[in-house]
Amino acid sequence: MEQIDVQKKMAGKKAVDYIKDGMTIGLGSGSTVYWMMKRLGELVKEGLDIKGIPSSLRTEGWAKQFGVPLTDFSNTQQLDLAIDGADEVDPQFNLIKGGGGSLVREKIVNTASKKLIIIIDESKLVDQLGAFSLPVEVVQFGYEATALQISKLGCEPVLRMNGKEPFVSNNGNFILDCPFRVINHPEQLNDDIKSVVGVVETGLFLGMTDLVIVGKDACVEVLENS
Ligand SMILES: O=C[C@H](O)[C@H](O)[C@H](O)COP(=O)(O)O
Repeated sequence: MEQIDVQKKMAGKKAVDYIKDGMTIGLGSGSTVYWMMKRLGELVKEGLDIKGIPSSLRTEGWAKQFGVPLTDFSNTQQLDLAIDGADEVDPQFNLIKGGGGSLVREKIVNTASKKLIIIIDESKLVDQLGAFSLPVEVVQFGYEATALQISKLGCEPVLRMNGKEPFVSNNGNFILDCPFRVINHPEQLNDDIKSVVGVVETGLFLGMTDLVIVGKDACVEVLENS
C-alpha cells in the first residue's frame, strides 16, 4: 500500500472513535471515507447501533457491502455527526471538496449535521485554498454560458470529463473544475459563484468543520477548531 493510502486508512479508522450508539451519521465520500466505512461495518457487526445517510451512490454501495444500516432525510432532517474527506483544508478549517464530484450531496448532508469531522492525509493541509481546482456543479443546459460567467471571476473553468463523455454527478449535473490557484476571499468567491445562473453549488465548505483528523505515516493528528 502506498504511503498516502496508509495515511488515509489511519485517518478513516480513527474517525469511528467519535461515533456513539444511537447516532445518525452523515457518510461522506471519497477514498479516505472508504476506510471509515469499512471499520464502521466491523463495529456494526459487533453491535454498534447507528444509522447513516450516504452522500454519494458510491458510499451507499460501500454501506451495503459492509453492512452499515442506512436511513434518509424522510426519517430525520438533523444528523448527529458527519464524517467526510476533503481535497484542501486551510488553517481556518475552510475546505475545498468535490474532487470525486459529490459536493452537492456532501454539502446537504454536512450542513444538516450537528458536527462535522474531516478526515484527510497530510497532503491536504494547505496554507491557502486554491491550488486544487475548485469543483462547481452546474446544470447541463447552457453550461458553456455558465462557464463564461464564472471565468469573469478569475479562472478558466474546465468541464470535467469521464473518458470521452462529460462527467455527470449523482444529481445529473456537470462539474466545472475552476483553477483559481489562490483564493484570497473564499466567502466572497463562494457568494459570487453562487450568484451565477446555472450554478447548483460550489466545492467551498466554509465555517462548517469542527475537527480535522490528519493521517500521518505512523500516527494521526487531531486538530480541533477552537
Ligand atoms: O467529491 C468528493 C469528495 O469531496 C471527497 O471527500 C474528496 O474529494 C476527498 O477524497 P479522497 O478522500 O479520495 O481524497
